[in-house]
Amino acid sequence: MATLSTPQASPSIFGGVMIIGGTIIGAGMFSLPVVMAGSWFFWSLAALIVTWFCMLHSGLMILEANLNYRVGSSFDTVTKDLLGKGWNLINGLSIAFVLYILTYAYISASGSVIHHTLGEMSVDFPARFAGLIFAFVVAFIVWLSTRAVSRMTTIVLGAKILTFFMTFGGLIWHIEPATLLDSKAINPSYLPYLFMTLPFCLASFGYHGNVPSLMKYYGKDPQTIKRCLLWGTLMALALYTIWLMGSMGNIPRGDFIAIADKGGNIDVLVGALSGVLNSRALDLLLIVFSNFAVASSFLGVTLGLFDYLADLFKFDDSPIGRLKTALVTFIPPMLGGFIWPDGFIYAIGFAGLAATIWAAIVPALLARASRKKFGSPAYRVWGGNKMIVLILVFGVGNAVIHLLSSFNLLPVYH
Ligand SMILES: N[C@@H](Cc1ccccc1)C(=O)O
Repeated sequence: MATLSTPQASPSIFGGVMIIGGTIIGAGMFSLPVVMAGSWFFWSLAALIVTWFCMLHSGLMILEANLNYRVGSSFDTVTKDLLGKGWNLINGLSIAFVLYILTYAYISASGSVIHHTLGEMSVDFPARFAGLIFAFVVAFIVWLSTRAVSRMTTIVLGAKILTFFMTFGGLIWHIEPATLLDSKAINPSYLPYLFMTLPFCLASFGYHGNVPSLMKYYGKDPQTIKRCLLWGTLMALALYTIWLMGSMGNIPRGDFIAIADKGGNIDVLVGALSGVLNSRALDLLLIVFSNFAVASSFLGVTLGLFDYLADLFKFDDSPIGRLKTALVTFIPPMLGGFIWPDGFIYAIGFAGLAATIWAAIVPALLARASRKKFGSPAYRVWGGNKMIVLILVFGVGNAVIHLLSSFNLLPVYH
């Protein structure tokens, strides 16, 4: 009834949920089963749930701070005002780094996925050019408008979810409980391998560049945006859980060692899964699914980068202004993708480390500063100081873990 009497103030939450869900569920998930082989299913699930909780709340903290500023202001404006120039520089560098390197990663991933797909149809198309053409299409959509991105993301994400369930619906029936529970192992140890999975979980739950984009889309409507974040992140958590069951319930724990040794790339994992599937149709579905998975985060991430750069360089929203922003957004990663088409996994790893700064640490500091300065009148994340401390510990912990594992100081399953 309420919907009948309220004037249609802002677009429905559906588009926003799709922007968030589409950004989160992306290429990052292809790294999860590989890096989680050591800690295996239950511990990994626990890591995913903890990460989901922290990343949802850090996103809400960005919203809390952002609401005190004009619609269209992004991290640059908010961080500079609340935390000062030094933090703003660190934050800006880490955002630009993550979004650029992800855009590069997606160009390289889409290039290889398209190359692989066309290869299945006996067409030999160089991955470099496939990535380049794909990037042009995405650039055009992002240039058009946020609404265009949301529409496209809805279609792509719809296709992704459909092919996901068709593929993993098939996989789920194949799940061997003995494989999923690793019940043949004698005295297995899982816990030591838990920590190194956390930065990958963090990267896979990243979407935070899109919170200011949502405020641009909905206006200052904290309740609607909050629901978009909640449902978008929950959708990701559900899909990741099924994805872990589908992959770990079919590929035995020991087999992941060989997959990791081959670089753990999308193609290798998809290849290993098609090996157990033994079905041409499921094999194709898996390939189609990986195309859509890459495409939807590509759209979401570049929208975040686009809005961030527009705010940073003060480019306006006219077609020419948007063209300038599009050039700054796409030219550097396109060049990277053209020169080094194969850096996908490497790039995702670095994205995880840098993302903890602006997706966890800085949001917690922003919320604290915003409460001090404005009292956060429009909206305040629950949990008070305890929640802020929790997110800080989570963020700093992730950075420490990533550094330790880069120096080979954490146990690796092999
Ligand atoms: N979550 C995205 C990666 C990402 C990280 C940080 C911000 C935005 C997106 C993926 O899985 O591909």
